This record gives sequence, structure tokens and C-alpha cells, in this order.
Amino acid sequence: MAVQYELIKRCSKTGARAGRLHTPHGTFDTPIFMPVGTQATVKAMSPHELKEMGAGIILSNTYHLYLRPGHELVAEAGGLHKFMNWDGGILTDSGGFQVFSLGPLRKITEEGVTFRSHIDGSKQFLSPERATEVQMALGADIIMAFDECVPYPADHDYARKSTERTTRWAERCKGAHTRADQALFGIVQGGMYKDLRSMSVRDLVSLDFPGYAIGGLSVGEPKDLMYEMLEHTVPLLPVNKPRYLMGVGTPDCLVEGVLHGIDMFDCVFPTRVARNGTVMTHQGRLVVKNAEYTRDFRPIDSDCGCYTCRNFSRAYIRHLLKTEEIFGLRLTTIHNLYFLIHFMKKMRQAIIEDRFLEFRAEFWSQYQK
Ligand SMILES: CO[C@@H]1O[C@H](CNc2nc3cc4c(=O)[nH]c(N)nc4cc3[nH]2)[C@H]2OC(C)(C)O[C@@H]12
Repeated sequence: MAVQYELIKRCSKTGARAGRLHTPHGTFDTPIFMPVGTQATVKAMSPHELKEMGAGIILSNTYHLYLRPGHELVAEAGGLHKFMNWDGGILTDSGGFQVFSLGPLRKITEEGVTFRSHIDGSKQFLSPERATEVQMALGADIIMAFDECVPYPADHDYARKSTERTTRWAERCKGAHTRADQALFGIVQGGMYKDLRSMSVRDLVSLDFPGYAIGGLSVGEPKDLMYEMLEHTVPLLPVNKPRYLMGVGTPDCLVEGVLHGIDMFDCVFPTRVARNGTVMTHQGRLVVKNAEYTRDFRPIDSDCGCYTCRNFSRAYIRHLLKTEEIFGLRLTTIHNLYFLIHFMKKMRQAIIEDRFLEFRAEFWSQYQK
């Protein structure tokens, strides 16, 4: 198997678990936060900096790379690892979500999805087979089945039909996937309906994937509803396979996701908000661009060991952001990614020492959204 999950410790009171994910590009501790590098780069970060801050697996995106520069060019370069000079783990999303959230004028049929490129408006088509071929050419260690992310809200009938089609598409992806050095994960859908979530898990598990993503969440629903879906869905998944919650997220959602037994997370949030001057601290978010930090010569977070916090003050970073100096958004990006990567390490240690509930209580006593 290209990717193997090793369970190290289960929390005695919750679904939280510590593990290791063995991949062709290394073994990574879980729970893990995976920085998003949509177009074959984690914006403003070098591979060296990502390694130095402890990043293990990063994401790239089929939809974007298929449109530009094209999967054939990446394959010609020797695949994504060579193209971007990253020797850690890579996971590619299948394009399903981006087609629905980025590509205008899309049409879904049993065969696949016709859409217009958000870059030049050209007519494009992705099917389960094509999305799988593209991901095999890109060469990530973990690739995702081509699915429809059920929109929120959606009525039960739409959610059921869409989820049933996603399962049929998952089977077609499995049939088209021929790279033994890659793991194809199935993606659980079902909208916000417990019966459909159960149906999606049952059908995907019967296809026996090496890992399972939970899709259709973090799509605008209230957080409590996301947690309710996780509480219902995660325990239905095989204990010996990795669980990946797509598009999550912020520290509060990461804690609750780990509580319910999620192993892998990704989100654009930390890198995206960094670029407009919002940084994370143990007390919650801080907009370092704000005037109140003009003469604040402390680091962003005195408990943080990142390059930014060891070398620069809030006042300096604010100055760089206000003057639109590129170095400013690099410093905030380094901090936010380091913060989340190390936040996961602290949670993992708490699970191993069987004090995860205490860790969670401490987090919530300090955290302001
Ligand atoms: C909170 O950040 C906004 O929300 C998106 C993250 N939430 C998310 N839920 C997802 C669900 C799926 C899915 O069902 N299937 C596949 N294949 N991939 C997915 C990717 C997903 N990401 C970010 O994506 C944008 C950039 C639209 O805004 C961010």
C-alpha cells in the first residue's frame, strides 16, 4: 500500500487519536495540518522554509494545475515533487470542489462536469477518469476521488442524488487509478443529513479505499452543524485508515475535529489571512496591521518559536504591511503556518499523555474567535 496509517494512541475518553502516516515521501505524525499550495507553491514560502517550520504534507490542486501550466508539463518536469522541488508529502484535491466554487457556468451530468475556466473562460470538461489521469500525471502521494461537494444548504433529495453519483464516480476513479505508488482517497458526502452520511460511508467503505476524506463541510454551515456531522460520521469510518477533513481550518475547528477523530486537515485560512495582516496567537486572532500596534515592539506571540517571532516586532511587521513590502506577508505567513503546525504537535502530545480533554478545556478558556 502506498500510504499506511499507524495508530499510536487513542484518547481513552474521546475519539481523538495520535498516529503516523507512512507515505512514499516520508512518515508524518498525525493529527497533521497540511499547508495549501494550490498552484504548486505555498504562497510566499520556499520549500526550505516549509521544511524548517515542520511542514510534512502540502496540498496542490488539480483544477488549477490542469488549467495552468497543464498536467502534461508537470509530468514532463518529472512530476510535482521535482517541479516544485519539494521532497515531502503532496496531496492533490481532485478539482471537484474548485469546479463548483470557482468555475462559472458549470453543467453536471453522469459523465462528468463541463465548466468554463475562471482564467480565460475556455470550455473545459472533467470526468472521474480524467481527474484521476491528471492526478496520476501530477504524481502526488495522495490523490482524491472526483466528487461533487454538496452545496449548503441543499434539500434531502438533491443531497441523496448527488451523493449517490459521487459514489458511482468514486468507483470510476478507482477503476482508472493504476499508480501503485499513490493512494486514492474516497470522499464522504451526504450534505447535512445523517442518513445520507451513513449511506455515503457504507458505500465508499465497501469500495475499500486506503483513506477517507470528509467532504461537503466547511462550506458555510454553522460550526455546530459541522461538529454534529463529524460526531455522526467519523465513528462509522474504519479505525485503521486515515480520516481527512477537507478545508478545515481555524484553531477551534482543528481542536473539535481532532476530538472527533480526524487525522488530517487543510485550509487556505492561515496563509490567506496572513496576507492581509491577520495572525494567530494563543489568545485568538490579532490584526497586526491595526494602528494599535504602531509602537508595539513585542513579538506577535511571546510563546511562539517561529522565525518571525524570534526576530521581529509587531511594529516592524505592521510597517512592512502598511508599505506593502513583500517581506511583511512572508513574515505573517511563516508565523501562521508555524503556529498551526505546532498547535497540532501540542495536541498530539496531549493525546499521547492522555490529557487531551484538559488541553481542549485550556484552549477554550483562552480562545476568543
Ligand atoms: C473556509 O475556507 C473557505 O472554504 C473552503 C474550505 N472548505 C472546503 N470544504 C471543502 C469540501 C470539499 C469537498 O467536498 N470535495 C473536495 N474534492 N474538496 C473539498 C474542499 C473543501 N474546502 C476554502 O475554499 C475557498 C477558497 C472556496 O474558500 C475557502
